[in-house]
This record gives sequence, structure tokens and C-alpha cells, in this order.
Amino acid sequence: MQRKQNQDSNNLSSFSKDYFMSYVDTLLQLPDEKRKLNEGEIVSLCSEFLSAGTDTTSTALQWIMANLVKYPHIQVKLFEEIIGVVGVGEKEVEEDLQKMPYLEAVILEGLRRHPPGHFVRPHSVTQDVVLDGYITPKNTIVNFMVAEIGRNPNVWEDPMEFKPERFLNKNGDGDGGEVFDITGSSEIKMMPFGAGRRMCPGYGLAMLHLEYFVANLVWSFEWKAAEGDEVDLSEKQELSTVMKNPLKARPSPRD
Ligand code: HEM
Repeated sequence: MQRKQNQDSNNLSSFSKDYFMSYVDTLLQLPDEKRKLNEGEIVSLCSEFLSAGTDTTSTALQWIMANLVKYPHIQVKLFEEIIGVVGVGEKEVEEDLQKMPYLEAVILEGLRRHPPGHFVRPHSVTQDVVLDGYITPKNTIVNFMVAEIGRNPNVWEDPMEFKPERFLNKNGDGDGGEVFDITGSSEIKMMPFGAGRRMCPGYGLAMLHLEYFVANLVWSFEWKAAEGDEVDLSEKQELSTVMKNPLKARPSPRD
């Protein structure tokens, strides 16, 4: 960090030519308000960024892959969508992720049915609030039951089923239909990333990572349960809500 600061101040052009913008750079370049961030704050922001952003995404990825192994017809449908867009070949799937509505539906269904966090951080109300006839007095701590919201039978049909189709429009192509609003700004039917001002700032990156990993894993390999093993969707509460019996899968390269 110190080296980067010195290099910036010495304006070493040979270094900057090869330099990639990192998260630390963005912190060092924050516009000065009253003071610069100190080193302890930068370290703590980096650590928060890593801890909030890795466990959650890898847990979500494992749940999604588990469902694709458990329900091969969904994996086949996803694979067909991927090859319909990018064909078969050596390059990786990246540019075309936006053209894959079923892929997005699979990710959203994974986050609805198995949100890595069953609660958001505790929030509190800054003034008395009356909701549905119930009063929540000022300063009350409020917890949101994220998993229960996404599994509410009054909102979701067959909520415990893994059905990505529920996120597609009637034509099943994702075109022209309503795009699901994961930020919950119009309505909240699920909130795996929270909602409102303190919503997860990494949700765009997380969605991109999940789409990228799932698309490439399914494009390159066919995934089946390991010999003699059945995918068990029981949950276990750790830092995130993880698979009690982690996924054991057998990938075979696609021909
Ligand atoms: C599937 C992946 C992810 C899920 C499900 C997830 C979920 C959440 C949730 C539920 C919150 C709390 C929101 C609230 O209190 O209302 C949160 C906060 C946060 N997330 Fe994520 N997250 C994910 C990925 C990421 C990534 C990739 C990053 C960063 C690269 C990240 C950074 C953060 C940070 C810094 C906070 C705290 C924000 C604050 O308190 O203002 N998350 N996340």
C-alpha cells in the first residue's frame, strides 16, 4: 500500500502502464472529505469485503450446483440454453451471459430457495412505525427472516420446489416479460441481498460471479451425483446456511 502511495506521488509512468485498478486503489482514491482513511480502516474494509463476499457466493454456488445434480432435467435445459447461445468450443462463457434468461432464473431460484444468509444484519427503526396495525416503537431492533420470506406459500407457488421457470415470463424466454427486481425497490418477494439503503453492495458482482461460474461449470462438464451418493438438501447453520452434507459430485467433460 505504501509502495503504491509512493508510486502515485512520484508519478511513475512505467509502473502505471501495467497497473490494474484494485479494491485498495479505489479506497486510496476516495475523494477527500474530512480526512483520508487510515491503514487500519483500509485493512478492515478489505477484510470485510473478503469475508462478506466469498463465503456467501461460494455457499450459493454449492446450493445451485446441488440442485442441478439433483434435478438433471434442469441441468439439461440450462446446458441447451448455453450451447444455443455460445455453441460448443474452447472459449469461456462470459460476454453472452446476458442472453441467458434461464441461467438467471436458475441463479434467482437458488437464492430464493437457499439464501446463504437466513437473516440480514439486525436493523432498527428510527421512529415509531405502524405496520398492519402493529406498532414498532422507536429504536426497536428488527430482524428479517430472509429464508422464510422467500418460502412464503402465500407468495410463491410450491415454495419448497426448485422451479427456475417461476422467474421466466409466460413465453419462457425472459424477453418482454417483467424483469425480476432483486433490489426489492418495487416490491419485496424475496431479499437474499437485503433491501433498502443497507442492501448488499456486492449484489451485482455476486450475480455476475454466480452466472459466470454456473454457466462455465455446466458448459464444460456434465454433473452427476457421486457413486452411491444422493444429494441431500438438509441445512446447517454456520457463518452462512450451508449444506449439512456437502455436495459430492462427479463431473464428466462434455464431448
Ligand atoms: C450470493 C452472494 C451474497 C449474498 C447472498 C449477500 C448477502 C448480503 C446480505 C443479506 C447483507 C446484509 C444486508 C442488510 O443488512 O440489509 C450483505 C451485506 C454486505 N455484503 Fe453481501 N452478499 C453476497 C455477496 C457479496 C459480495 C460479493 C460482496 C463484496 C464483494 C459483499 C459485500 C457486502 C458488504 C460489505 C456488506 C455490508 C453492507 C453494509 O452493512 O452496509 N457481499 N450481503
